[in-house]
Amino acid sequence: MAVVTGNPIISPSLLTNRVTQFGLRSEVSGAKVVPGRAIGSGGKGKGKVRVVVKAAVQIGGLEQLKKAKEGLGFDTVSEGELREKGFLGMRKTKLVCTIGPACCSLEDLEKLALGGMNVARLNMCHNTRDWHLDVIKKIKKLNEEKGFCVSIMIDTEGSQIQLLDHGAPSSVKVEKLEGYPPFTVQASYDGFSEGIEVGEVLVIDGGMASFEVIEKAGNDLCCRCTDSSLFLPRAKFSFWRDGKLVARNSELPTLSKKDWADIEFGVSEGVDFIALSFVNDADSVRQLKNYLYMRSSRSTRVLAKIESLESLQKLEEIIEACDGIMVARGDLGVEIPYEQIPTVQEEITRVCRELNKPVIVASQLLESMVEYPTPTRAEVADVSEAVRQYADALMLSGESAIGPYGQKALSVLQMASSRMELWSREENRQSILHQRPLGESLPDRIAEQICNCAVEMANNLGVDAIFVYTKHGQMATLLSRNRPYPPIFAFTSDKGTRMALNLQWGVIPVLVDLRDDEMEANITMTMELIKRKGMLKPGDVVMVVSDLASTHINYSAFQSIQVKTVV
Ligand SMILES: Nc1ncnc2c1ncn2[C@@H]1O[C@H](COP(=O)(O)OP(=O)(O)O)[C@@H](O)[C@H]1O
Ligand SMILES: C=C(OP(=O)(O)O)C(=O)O
Ligand SMILES: [K+]
Ligand SMILES: [Mg+2]
Repeated sequence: MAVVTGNPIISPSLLTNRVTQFGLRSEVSGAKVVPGRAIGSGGKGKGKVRVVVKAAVQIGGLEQLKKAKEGLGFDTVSEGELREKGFLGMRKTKLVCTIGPACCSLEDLEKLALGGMNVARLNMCHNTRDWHLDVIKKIKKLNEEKGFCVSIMIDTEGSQIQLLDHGAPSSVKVEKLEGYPPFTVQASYDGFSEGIEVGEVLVIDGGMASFEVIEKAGNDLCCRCTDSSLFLPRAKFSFWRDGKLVARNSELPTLSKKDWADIEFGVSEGVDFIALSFVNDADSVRQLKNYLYMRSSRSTRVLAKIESLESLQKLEEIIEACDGIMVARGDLGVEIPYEQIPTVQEEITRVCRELNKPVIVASQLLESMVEYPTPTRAEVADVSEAVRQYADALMLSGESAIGPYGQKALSVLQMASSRMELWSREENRQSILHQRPLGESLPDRIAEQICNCAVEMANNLGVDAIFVYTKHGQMATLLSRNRPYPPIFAFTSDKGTRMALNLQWGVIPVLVDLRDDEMEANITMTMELIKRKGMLKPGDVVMVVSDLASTHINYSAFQSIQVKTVV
């Protein structure tokens, strides 16, 4: 029986002007009160809001422990990391790997999972659906049979993709030479030159090579190379006039017919995330979310990829409409001058944190490792900068998909993230995290305040871990938003919530049978289970935050903070 004690903590910010009563409650049925306190607040209950200071309790509920499946849904990688590095040594930044020919075997996928891959990305621009299905099945097999917790993301091709294919198997050198026979390349759709005039500039892959349009015949353009360099297979391109980007063909829908077919495929295979390419406004995000809501029982999360000028102009509305953001620096660097990427990335990351949405920094993080076994210093600095900005996740593209050093690249992300996270903690950079109030309803504002206060308490008290008990993950994201020093163990009985929290900074999602009306018993049961696994030891201090209902306090929902010392 875990006898727990707590410390008296009252946070005035919890006292809202609608508090009708304030009192010390000691009776929690089925439990004996021991000195100690917790902060709680009434939820939606009887229309009243009460801030209740409730003593931490010696809790019954052990019968639930016997019933609880011994297999607490702790993934093997997090468990190993905790045993090896301790609570504070656990990595916070999540890692996404694009799966391609170089890593699609079962053993390669297992190595990436062991190396810390949290999310596997399937880019529907490439390969066949059968190929992607095979990868999905392998990842599910690894999760089920080996205890991993790798979420699956499909990334749509998008209808505005502008690809030039010269047909050669690898990159082609282009020169500013006169008098050579023209060299023809195919564009990925007929209307690629709509609105383009002679004299405009065609830029390949954000500046890899540039051409001047010297003649237009129907849809075809004849261009002269003005800046020689490399022309990659399936290169992306953009047009510029007087130094300004010529807007893309916005008549095309964000979601093409192929995209809808890929989405249908993803939903039927139960993927956890759908990353929407070339989002230009919130409408396409809402359209997809509505479709998913009607179509799928599981809550597949929609990520919006910021990779066009229009999306930057509508950034906040897009962030508010989606479940997360990917800073897709590859195409973004084609759409805006690439020297603007660092500040744009920082701003997107900042707004995402403020609006409590996870953000992935993607593309070219370790591009040289597509060919070389070690990164450049500049690339390590780029990774560290994204971590310093408190991005939730980092993503490998060609580095894992086609490069021979995918596992090495993943370990570089892992090491650079852990180092920068430690530095940020030592520099107390957490203090820079300005929190714009988000919640509108009182219960939401209480949940937000509780999480803000809980993180401040956790950091000030130096607790070892934060345990949060959550149904849909909201409290876990609100805690993560504050970027706490200790890890956040998010206990949930909802599989979709668990897989979605894999993208949330500092959150270790744990699947466990929770009972809606037995908050205290849930706490006992999980702490006992983790203690039995040897991952909690006497003297460890755990902060417990919950938004589960509790009938003891005859509220439909009870949000509380408790600080418990394991004995
Ligand atoms: N599923 C796949 N099958 C084959 N090749 C892939 C796959 N995913 C990615 N690749 C390769 O890896 C490269 C980098 O991946 P990514 O950045 O996701 O694609 P893109 O280049 O279209 O932006 C792609 O250009 C492609 O050559
Ligand atoms: C991640 C990106 O999208 P994709 O790889 O699908 O082009 C990007 O453009 O950076
Ligand atoms: K894509
Ligand atoms: Mg892109």
